[in-house]
Amino acid sequence: MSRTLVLVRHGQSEWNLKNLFTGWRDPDLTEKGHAEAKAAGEKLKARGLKFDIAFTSVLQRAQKTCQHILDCVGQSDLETIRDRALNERDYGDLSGLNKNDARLKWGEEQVHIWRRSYDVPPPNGESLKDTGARVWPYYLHTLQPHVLAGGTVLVAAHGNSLRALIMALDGLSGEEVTGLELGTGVPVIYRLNADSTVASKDILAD
Ligand SMILES: O=C(O)[C@@H](CO)OP(=O)(O)O
Repeated sequence: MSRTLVLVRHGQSEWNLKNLFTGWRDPDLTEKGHAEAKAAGEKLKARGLKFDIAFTSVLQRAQKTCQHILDCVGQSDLETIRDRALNERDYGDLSGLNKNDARLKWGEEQVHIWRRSYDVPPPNGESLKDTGARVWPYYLHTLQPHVLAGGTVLVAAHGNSLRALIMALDGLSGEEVTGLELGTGVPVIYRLNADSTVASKDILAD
């Protein structure tokens, strides 16, 4: 029984590089981002991982990361489900703005609250709590059954959609999740117990 869940934040995107709020906008990966995604795939291959199914968002930076990983592990044609439930949090009116310009306009503290607080949404966007309200039910009803059936499941998604998922898996409080940061292209491997609790967590950082 594998009961393995692998979470990977996409590689660096063009807008990560330009330091822009991205949210539901759809920039491509940079060269570095492609390399990070391939490196994630190589790390998973080195662990001998083979997947039963993959899940990603409807945004190309996550989809391309997912495909790089599947190519690396020799499963290019694996069934892959794309769903907006796994999209990055919607950054609302901040989408497309430079993060440093936003700090100059609204102040360091306000921008940090919008980026990392649990329940304060950016203007016309989603808080992490709002994001979790779509990610967690999707996990419970669609992803988790594959894991509990003994499968090995790949999820290639986004910084904040994965923060929301990890918050629930790790049982973090709204306070604790403010300090949770995910690196681009860093795989996080969870193994679950039969009762769906977390048996182990392994972060494949460099
Ligand atoms: O812009 C975004 O969509 C996210 C992820 O890149 O940014 P942040 O880390 O500020 O939440």
